[in-house]
Amino acid sequence: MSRAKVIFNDVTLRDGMHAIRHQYSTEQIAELTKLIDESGVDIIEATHGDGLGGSSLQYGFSKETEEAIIKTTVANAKNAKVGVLLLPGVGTIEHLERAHNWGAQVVRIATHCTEADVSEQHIKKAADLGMDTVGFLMMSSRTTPENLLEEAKKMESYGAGTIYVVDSAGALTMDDTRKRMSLFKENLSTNVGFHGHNNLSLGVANTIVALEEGADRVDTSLAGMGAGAGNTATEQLVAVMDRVGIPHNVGLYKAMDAAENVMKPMMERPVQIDRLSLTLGYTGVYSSFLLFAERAGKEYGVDPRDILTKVAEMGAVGGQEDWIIGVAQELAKEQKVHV
Ligand SMILES: C[C@H](O)CC(=O)C(=O)O
Ligand SMILES: [Mn+2]
Repeated sequence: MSRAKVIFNDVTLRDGMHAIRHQYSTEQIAELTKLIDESGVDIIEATHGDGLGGSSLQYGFSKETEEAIIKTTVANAKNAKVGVLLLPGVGTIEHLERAHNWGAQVVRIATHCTEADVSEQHIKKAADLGMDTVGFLMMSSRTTPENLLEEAKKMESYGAGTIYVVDSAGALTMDDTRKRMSLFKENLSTNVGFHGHNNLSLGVANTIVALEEGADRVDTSLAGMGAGAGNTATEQLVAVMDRVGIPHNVGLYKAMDAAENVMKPMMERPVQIDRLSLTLGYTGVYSSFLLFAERAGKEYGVDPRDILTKVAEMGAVGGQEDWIIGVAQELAKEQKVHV
């Protein structure tokens, strides 16, 4: 069966921000944008890892201003559209208007998977601005496929043109992904997309399952640069898509070379599956908690896997990074009592 070319939304300069503590310089952003653009991806997303307005004490300050990040990406993307992420409450309508004025053409309005109602105002505004408007349902592993669909329908009714299943914790199995994507495809009249994290080593496999179910868009990054064990790696997904015959616009060698020659040497901490990022997927914790838990573990002398397991039991969602310190302190106290 013939199908339209799949749209690649690159997140190296947005999700990848988490992995580098939001410290890309404008020179790095320019270099990466050129390479990503030349590789043929359709959309390049660039902001703080937590989206517009994310640079803060809570989430970590960016090296560069939002304006510099977006304008540098726009100036260096010759073919790809530039996108931004916005979490209502972290980013405001004013942030969105500014990003649009700086040249952003795509916006993904992101909410926790059970809280789509907070996206209404922002989706409507983005659509009014004429932006490519996308609903982004984070932590999709934390609710049932049926409930996720109900939330997606809300985003559809507000005017989103594409809606994503977002596996923020890298915790979805292939069957979990298939159920969510097939329900979306059967019941929404929007385009649908998938954003994966590789914590359980299922980034490529889940994205392929999403494509088998008819995903119109997929998220990837060079060498998987992203939170936790990273996102689905562009070059790996392209290789598999070529093998199974799913059409797209991305050049395999270009993506491979950019990943190997430029992206990997820029990494501060290798983006990989290790015992800590694996624990994220295993317990279902937000991938961007990785570096926070690692730091707190060192500071309080506790196993960061225990911190992640505890915050998972507490049901922490994005924005509750500050719980990590409290949990580390509690675990440290308990350890003292038991020696
Ligand atoms: C704000 C998050 O990093 C968005 C995202 O990429 C995810 O939930 O995954
Ligand atoms: Mn992500």
